[in-house]
Amino acid sequence: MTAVRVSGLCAGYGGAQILNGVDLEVGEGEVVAVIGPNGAGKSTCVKVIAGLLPWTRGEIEVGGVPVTSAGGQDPARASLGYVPQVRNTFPSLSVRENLQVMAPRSWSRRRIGARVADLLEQFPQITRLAERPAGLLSGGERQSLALAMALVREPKVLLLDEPAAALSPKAATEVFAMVGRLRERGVSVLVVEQNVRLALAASDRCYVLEGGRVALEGTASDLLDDPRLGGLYLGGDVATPEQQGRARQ
Ligand SMILES: Nc1ncnc2c1ncn2[C@@H]1O[C@H](COP(=O)(O)OP(=O)(O)OP(=O)(O)O)[C@@H](O)[C@H]1O
Repeated sequence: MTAVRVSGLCAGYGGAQILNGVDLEVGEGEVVAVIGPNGAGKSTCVKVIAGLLPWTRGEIEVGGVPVTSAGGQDPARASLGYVPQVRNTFPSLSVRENLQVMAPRSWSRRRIGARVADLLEQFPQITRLAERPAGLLSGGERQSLALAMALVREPKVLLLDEPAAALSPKAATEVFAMVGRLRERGVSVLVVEQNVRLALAASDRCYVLEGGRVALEGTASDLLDDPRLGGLYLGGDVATPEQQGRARQ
């Protein structure tokens, strides 16, 4: 079963078409990264899947169910969680309140309390910060909270838009370690990431988007062997530490 399948997706803003026929898939329990140059359309693609933007052509399926309308209310999107790149927490609410507001209205106070307690325990960076306003958290703590918020409703698929943007290398590595733990719990993840090395190290497969189209796709080792990847990144060093080690052997 495919968690998310997108085919021939075209979308944009007003008259400007940004996505020019994107095809991508996330398998169940897979972590898939979308990388590519600035302005390639990575965030736009995730926003369309999440229901924040309409699309003009192509198909989107979530868990094998076709999405038929823009907007988060489409029933096919019920199993999706989305973490936007910015403004992903409520700064004046405490960590606990940020988690509580993500629960469906139909849940009892008891059920909400139990779910929030469970998530606070699962995310060590915020475990002891439950009563702190989100606006006072560090970047890494705030991203942990944003991830936990997206998990309140127990989505099967998580869409993450640059969760490590503006974080220190250590905090970015911790965020991706959390993404790895989500995979262990069976959550499928589609993550947009600017840092190619981090994306390749943390994902099962990667898509390289360029000019609103998939230019390359494959596993980390497929892509590292592909000379076109270097071309897209102006010769930047994209090898993961593990692969650099292997190359030296
Ligand atoms: N709300 C908007 N209105 C008009 N154009 C937009 C809007 N948001 C993004 N764009 C344009 O769409 C194009 C793709 O943007 P998008 O944010 O999807 O790229 P990206 O690949 O995520 O880039 P980056 O890595 O820099 O975040 C860019 O040219 C951008 O300027």
